[in-house]
Amino acid sequence: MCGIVGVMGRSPVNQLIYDSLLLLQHRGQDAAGIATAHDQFFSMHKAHGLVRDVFRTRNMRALPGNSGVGQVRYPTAGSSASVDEAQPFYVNAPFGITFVHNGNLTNWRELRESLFKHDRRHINTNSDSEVLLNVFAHELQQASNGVTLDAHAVFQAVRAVHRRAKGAYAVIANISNFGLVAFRDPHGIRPLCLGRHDTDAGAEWMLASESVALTGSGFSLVRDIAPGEAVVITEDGELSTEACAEAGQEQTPCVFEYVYFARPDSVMDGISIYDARLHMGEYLADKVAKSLRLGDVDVVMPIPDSSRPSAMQLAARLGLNYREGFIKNRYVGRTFIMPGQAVRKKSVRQKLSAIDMEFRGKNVLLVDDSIVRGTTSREIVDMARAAGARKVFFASAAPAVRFPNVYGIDMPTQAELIATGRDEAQIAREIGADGLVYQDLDDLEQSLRDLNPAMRAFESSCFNGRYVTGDIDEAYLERLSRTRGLPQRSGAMAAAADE
Ligand SMILES: O=P(O)(O)OC[C@H]1O[C@H](OP(=O)(O)OP(=O)(O)O)[C@H](O)[C@@H]1O
Ligand SMILES: NC(=O)CC[C@H](N)C(=O)O
Ligand SMILES: [Mg+2]
Repeated sequence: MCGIVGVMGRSPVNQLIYDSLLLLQHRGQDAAGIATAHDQFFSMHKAHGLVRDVFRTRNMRALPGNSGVGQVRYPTAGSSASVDEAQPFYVNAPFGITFVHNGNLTNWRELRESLFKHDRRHINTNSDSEVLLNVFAHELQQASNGVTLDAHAVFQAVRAVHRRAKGAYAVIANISNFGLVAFRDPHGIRPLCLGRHDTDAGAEWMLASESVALTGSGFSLVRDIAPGEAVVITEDGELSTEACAEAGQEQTPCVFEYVYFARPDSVMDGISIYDARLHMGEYLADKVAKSLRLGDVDVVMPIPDSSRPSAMQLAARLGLNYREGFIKNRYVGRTFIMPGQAVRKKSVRQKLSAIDMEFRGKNVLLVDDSIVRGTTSREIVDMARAAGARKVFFASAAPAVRFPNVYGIDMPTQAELIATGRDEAQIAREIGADGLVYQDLDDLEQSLRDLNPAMRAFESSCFNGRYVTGDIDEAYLERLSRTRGLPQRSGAMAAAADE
């Protein structure tokens, strides 16, 4: 679930891209990179680590130019160890392209083979993003005959990418001496939005995974890029767009963006993430009222950070006390997107600590946005008891995660999910809770439809096992589990946690 950004500005954009990557840091903590364009050249810097660690003053000075792209990475293909898989990626032909991608291709192995056999293109990493860049580059070469490049040729190339690539992709590319290109997969699984800032010299444009990157950088949100749509912004600021996907593909944005990934101050596909989480809390409150004896609950507590709005609203709806009993260490990142179980487990303890007086002698209802591997909930219930809680109930604003994700969330095996092979009572025992309540999937999706009725369906495969791209079967999942299910331990976060 990486974060991507692209800017076509009227003055140097290096600081602007850095600032927007900071606003997208919650989407990827493993690596960061920026590539800018100036005259005939691209300049690029990428490395492992958080944005603030990757870019020093000397790196920023070496990124001149009025347009560029940037990315923060959360690896879902290849490994977090390889800095060559950090983004942006670059190809020299045709024209020279730098490229950032959020999502995951499900047919990248087949594409890689066909790129080599038929298109004579060598892929030098295990990154699906490098494969996608080369498919785009090849199709652009075909569409432009390698000579004339215009928006029409770009749209033709994106149409061909949609035909060849399967899976989830939101992409921003910068083509040398031409401009920015952005597109979103035909189902719109991964998010992408467009912003504008007017200057005396003319309009500046920014594309980003989340609206907070735009609004936090002084741009106003114009709109979301539609599923299958492509956008071209030339170097003189002229914008053209075209719907490039074949008709009949249903829009299904990833439901997990609303549950966990996106920042609450973003608006995604017409739905405020904050409002969505409040609303999830209301539906969850109704389920809690049916499942637990409310008289048994003294206090409701969020598990910082992501569950706060849901917990707050749940407490208000049920007329229960809301208290913040866990304090978060602001210098520890998000644990779920760290690479490797050992580092995730250790980080929960480093990240959260309990205020004893809020727990002593009380029955507490802990609310989290989701339970995936159970890393957080196992530790947290334990900490609540150690702090003196009498009974510990647990409610999750998302249903049980029971299936692997193949579209850009790194949960490739069922074996790692706490819900695998367990019913709710068994999961409650496993995390040590006296009672456990999960949101129903219908209610979760309805809570989003209530806020934007145009959003009829969602990509909810990790909850229901339905994969919208139609190419995922048992054999695929079995291979994924074999190839990506191995423990991964590397990258800056792992190193930091070992210190
Ligand atoms: O069951 P698990 O495998 O532990 O995954 C779920 C937990 O991970 C996430 O928190 P995270 O610490 O990543 O981020 P947050 O601070 O945004 O809540 C999420 O909010 C849950 O708390
Ligand atoms: N989560 C993502 O968007 C990851 C992008 C790409 N699949 C990678 O692994 O680098
Ligand atoms: Mg959390």
